[in-house]
Amino acid sequence: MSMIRLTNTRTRQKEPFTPLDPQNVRLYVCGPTVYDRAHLGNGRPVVVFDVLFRLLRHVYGAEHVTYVRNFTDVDDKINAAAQARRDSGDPRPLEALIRERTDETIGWYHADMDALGALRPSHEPRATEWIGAMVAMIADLIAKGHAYEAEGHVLFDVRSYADYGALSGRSVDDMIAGARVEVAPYKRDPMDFVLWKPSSDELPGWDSPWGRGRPGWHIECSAMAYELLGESFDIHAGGIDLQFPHHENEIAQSCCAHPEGGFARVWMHNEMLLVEGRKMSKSLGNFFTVRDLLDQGYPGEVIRMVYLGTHYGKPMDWTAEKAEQAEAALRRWRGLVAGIEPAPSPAAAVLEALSDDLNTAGAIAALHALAGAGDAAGLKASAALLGLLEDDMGDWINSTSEISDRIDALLQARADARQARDFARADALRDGIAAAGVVIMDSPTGVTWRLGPGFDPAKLEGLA
Ligand SMILES: Nc1ncnc2c1ncn2[C@@H]1O[C@H](COP(=O)(O)OP(=O)(O)OP(=O)(O)O)[C@@H](O)[C@H]1O
Ligand SMILES: [Zn+2]
Repeated sequence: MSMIRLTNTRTRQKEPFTPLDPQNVRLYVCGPTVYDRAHLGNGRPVVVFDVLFRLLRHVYGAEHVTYVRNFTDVDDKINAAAQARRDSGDPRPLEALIRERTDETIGWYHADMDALGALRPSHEPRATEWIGAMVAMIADLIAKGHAYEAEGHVLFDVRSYADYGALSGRSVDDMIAGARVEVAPYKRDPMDFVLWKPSSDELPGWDSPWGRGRPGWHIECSAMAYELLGESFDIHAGGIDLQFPHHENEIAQSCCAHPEGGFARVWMHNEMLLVEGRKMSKSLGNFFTVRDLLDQGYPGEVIRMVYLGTHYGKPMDWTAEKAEQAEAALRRWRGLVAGIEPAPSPAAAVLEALSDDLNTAGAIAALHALAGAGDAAGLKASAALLGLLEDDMGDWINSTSEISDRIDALLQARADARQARDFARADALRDGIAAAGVVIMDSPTGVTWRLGPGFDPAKLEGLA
């Protein structure tokens, strides 16, 4: 059995991975705040840790891995989105608008991440369904002297936890200097963070010993991880942007509430997807959604392969060129494996690459080598570890070839019209094809074309 080695953010080292209980290997990944469509950056941890999930299932057995990824469905940004809806004239109560918004967003998230070939986690807890567990954990933290109530808020007392900052390797004082901390009169220390805050009558709220209110974001993950995975588990993962303060705060809460546990053994962080050198993010407004790309005609499998072409620990960007290369490789591979039964096990080179800190780029290189050697059965079995060449992900090959047949036929009709000196018809066809977003390239040797970024297959209908 190949030994998995993972880079642990906590120790900043690549370490052999030994599960606490090989019968139940446990993974927690911070999930989305559900107020809007996932952007391409948000898809990166989903695909990266989906490969980790697949690898763990392969090594320990599918029924011996538990993967939890939460939905944060109580949050100020969600409230703001619902409030904006109401301000624009929707007469329904805020509560109904919030529920509609979170349900709808979860539906989109599932559809988009399914399209990227990500397996559904074992559990996808919604924060609002675990409020009781959060209240219990907060009460326990107060009882143990790690949290205090002030003006309807409950705050975590960071000075009560000596290891605060260990994950990022920074002291509390360094963090205060570097962070934008919210100063509030009721805080004992500017770094103290909110576990519970009061809600106005209109906002979502739950009864608690500290009055009607709602949980802070960090306690959600600590409480759900404890309920579903226990006081200690194997791997906790998420984007590097969550390392501080979110993960630092999760550790403080969980380790103080359950000092006998120790919370997550291994911390893994994916680097960011960038746009012109800056993190793709909603707040910077420099994002496009996974759905935008799918709608432009990029198959989910192609997007997935672009993500996996870069190691998760390195920043990456999205380029049309990467997508073209991924599509070309997938087309070749799919041609090769069509009708072929997968080999009984994946190739050693692919398994080794993935076991070496999820070296997905190395694994893809190994897939190219298998394809080059004509080992179709080995290619199919090995690609499955990366979630590629799966049978239910291959429809795009046919649908795209239907589209290319259609474009070829239209271009032929244009050539015929020219031949017949019917230039009006020839020009109308050319304009119609171009208006659908197809880039036509006339050259002395003939006509070639490619799909432009705004390609809309529906606009090809009715041209003839
Ligand atoms: N540009 C990015 N590249 C890679 N991962 C990202 C990027 N932006 C967010 N993530 C990850 O997406 C997951 C969902 O995060 P979350 O819902 O908090 O995002 P968000 O707050 O909507 O995003 P943003 O950072 O754009 O405001 C987290 O694991 C986060 O680390
Ligand atoms: Zn979290």
